[in-house]
Amino acid sequence: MQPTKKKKPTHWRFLGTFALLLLVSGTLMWWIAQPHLLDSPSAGEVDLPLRLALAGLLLVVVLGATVACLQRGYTRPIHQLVDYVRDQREGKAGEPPTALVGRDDDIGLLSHEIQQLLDTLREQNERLLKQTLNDPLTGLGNRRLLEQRLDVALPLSRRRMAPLSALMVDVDHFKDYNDHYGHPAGDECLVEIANVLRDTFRRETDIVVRLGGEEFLVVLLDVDLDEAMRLAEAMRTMLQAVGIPHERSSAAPVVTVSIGVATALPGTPIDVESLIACADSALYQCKAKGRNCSVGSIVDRQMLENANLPTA
Ligand SMILES: Nc1nc2c(ncn2[C@@H]2O[C@H](COP(=O)(O)OP(=O)(O)OP(=O)(O)O)[C@@H](O)[C@H]2O)c(=O)[nH]1
Repeated sequence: MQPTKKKKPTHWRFLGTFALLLLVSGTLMWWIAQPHLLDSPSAGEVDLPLRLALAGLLLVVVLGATVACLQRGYTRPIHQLVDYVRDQREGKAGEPPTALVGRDDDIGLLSHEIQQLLDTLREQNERLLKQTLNDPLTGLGNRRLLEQRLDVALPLSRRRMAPLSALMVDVDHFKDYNDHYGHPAGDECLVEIANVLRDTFRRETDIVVRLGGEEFLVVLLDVDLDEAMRLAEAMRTMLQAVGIPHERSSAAPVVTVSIGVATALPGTPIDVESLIACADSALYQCKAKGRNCSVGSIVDRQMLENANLPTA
């Protein structure tokens, strides 16, 4: 945050202007009240109403000028500031009027402070939002992010009549890994797996999240079963190449994953729960086959019914 600049207090400027106006008007009124204004020596007494009228007129002019100054110098900028703050509250983009921020008085100071406050709030909001949508250990998205993104992606995919694939990735014998190498090493292992997932699924539309524990879910839009299986195998191979030792695994001497793949064909009515359940049931088959493999399945109405899930 930038250091706050020292500004000239506005009230001094206002008091200065007001004092000057008073001085000028006082001098003029005193001058009007002098008899020399009029031709005859007794005119001062005769034309008292004229002098009073002139003095009144002058007073009105001075008051009018004061009100105009106040309006121009204070009321209008404050309204501009209120409009700016309201726009920000309603989520409209925009900077405070430059004429306000550039002022070297209290109004400028207030505009600057409001701008700083809004910037700080924006940063804090972004940080909080990130925290609620991300898994703190791996930095991947969490289930809430998955739901948020699928809320948009599923209807879009259905409208475009495009396939959609989900990959449930589960670490093999992870309990044994934790027991043998310790929980902190287990955490590091999960971070490494998250990195491999990030490296494999790089498209902007790929959704990669940690569902919890040692389970990750990847959703690929516009990807059919063949392509999803190819990517699942690529991820599995890449992880084995990283070569994190796992002495207690019966699947391989290194950490491995099992991947259940479920692909919804264009037009299949599917929601988040069904997608997860179908990928999970394919994962179950991987585990039954001895782990460290991928199993793919097409999600159809029959499968949704078998999984006891709504078909529409
Ligand atoms: N280090 C670490 N371990 C975790 C975390 N979340 C869950 N776990 C552990 O992950 C393990 C999961 O064990 P299981 O569900 O039995 O699965 P598994 O041992 O991998 O067995 P299979 O999946 O059948 O191969 C448990 O020991 C959990 O304590 C985490 O954030 N960090």
